[in-house]
Amino acid sequence: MTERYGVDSEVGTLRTVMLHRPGNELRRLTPRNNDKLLFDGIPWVGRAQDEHDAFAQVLRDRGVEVLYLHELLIEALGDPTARAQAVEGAIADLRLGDTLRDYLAASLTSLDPGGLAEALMAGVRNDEVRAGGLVTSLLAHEDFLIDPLPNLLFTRDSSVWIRNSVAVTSLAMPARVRETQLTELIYGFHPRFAGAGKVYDHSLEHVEGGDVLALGPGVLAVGVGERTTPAGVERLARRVFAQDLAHTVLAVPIAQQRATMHLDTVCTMVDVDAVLMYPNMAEEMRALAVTTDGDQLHVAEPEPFLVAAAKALGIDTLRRIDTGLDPVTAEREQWDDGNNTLALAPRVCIAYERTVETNQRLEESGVDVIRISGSELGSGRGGPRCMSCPILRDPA
Ligand SMILES: NC(=O)NCCC[C@H](N)C(=O)O
Repeated sequence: MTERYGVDSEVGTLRTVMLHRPGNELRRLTPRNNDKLLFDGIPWVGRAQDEHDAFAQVLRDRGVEVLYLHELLIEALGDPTARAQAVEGAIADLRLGDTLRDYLAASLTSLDPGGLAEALMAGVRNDEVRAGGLVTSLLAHEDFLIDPLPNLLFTRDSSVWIRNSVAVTSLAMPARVRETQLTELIYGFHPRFAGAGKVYDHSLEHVEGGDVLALGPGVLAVGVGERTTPAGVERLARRVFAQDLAHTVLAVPIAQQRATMHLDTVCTMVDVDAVLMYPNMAEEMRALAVTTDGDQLHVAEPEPFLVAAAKALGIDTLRRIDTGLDPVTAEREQWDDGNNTLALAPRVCIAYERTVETNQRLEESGVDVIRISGSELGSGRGGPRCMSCPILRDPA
């Protein structure tokens, strides 16, 4: 049977990817809630959709199968058990109280899969229901009963494939926690994924997909910072070792701040033996190699990231593509996701057009850069890698 999922590297030819075309959940962003919802501005939604469609087209033009999260979700919700699980997850919030919860349970249950998916993604506002009762009277009109999920756009974070097992992640920020209820439904109920292994779930210690890099077969690098916690990387290591999905997990501490929220904001692979790294951090990046004897975890002393990674990969050198940018340009382009490239194959990647200098240096190093525009998409602080969840890549 032809494989339908499986990823063992960052750069093997990309065959299938899951994206999320931004929808009504972005229309919920206002100047009062955008910080809490982790957007740096209020995107022009129509233009963001155009930019996203162009991104998807670039992928299709390269022969990549593009799956959309919302379509997979609707198909998964064809299963009555999935619908019941979806409703239960959406109404668990303690803000609701019993009357409102019962009302929402009944109204969500009456929706068809498309309507239910829309409510789960775009959320439900207090003034959109006629629930009656104390809680609804006391809440403001514009309060959300079910929060919108504008960060669904960043499909990288809410699930990650490690070989032929999928890790539904455990998201750290309150605004994103419910996203994994949706990825859990997709991987639990969509027939396409029926035989897939499961290696992680949302109830475990925090791990976000943007922190997980498959450096090569059997070697993961996991950023530990604002999102993935030390306990998260330990748990993930135990899980991948138990399923024999990796032999080494490199724990990579990164600064706990928004600019470097995930490892993939500062470091992405562009070839089997080359990484693009944010120059202002490249020198000091360290890694602790975690291995196992089948029973205990072994944690090595911290080493420079590139040294630890090359050792784990069994190669002489992992090349750092040196963008040679001055620190201010580097900082500006890192903020605009210049280091967040998506590899389509070795030495071919997608990047935002606005990170002009980083792209130029990548090309000078022999990497083909396919530029996409992201003036609106970028307001959520994520680039091409963040906006894509590879489901099938050719073996590296
Ligand atoms: N892997 C990534 O870096 N994803 C970008 C996530 C952006 C989103 N607004 C967030 O703050 O979580």
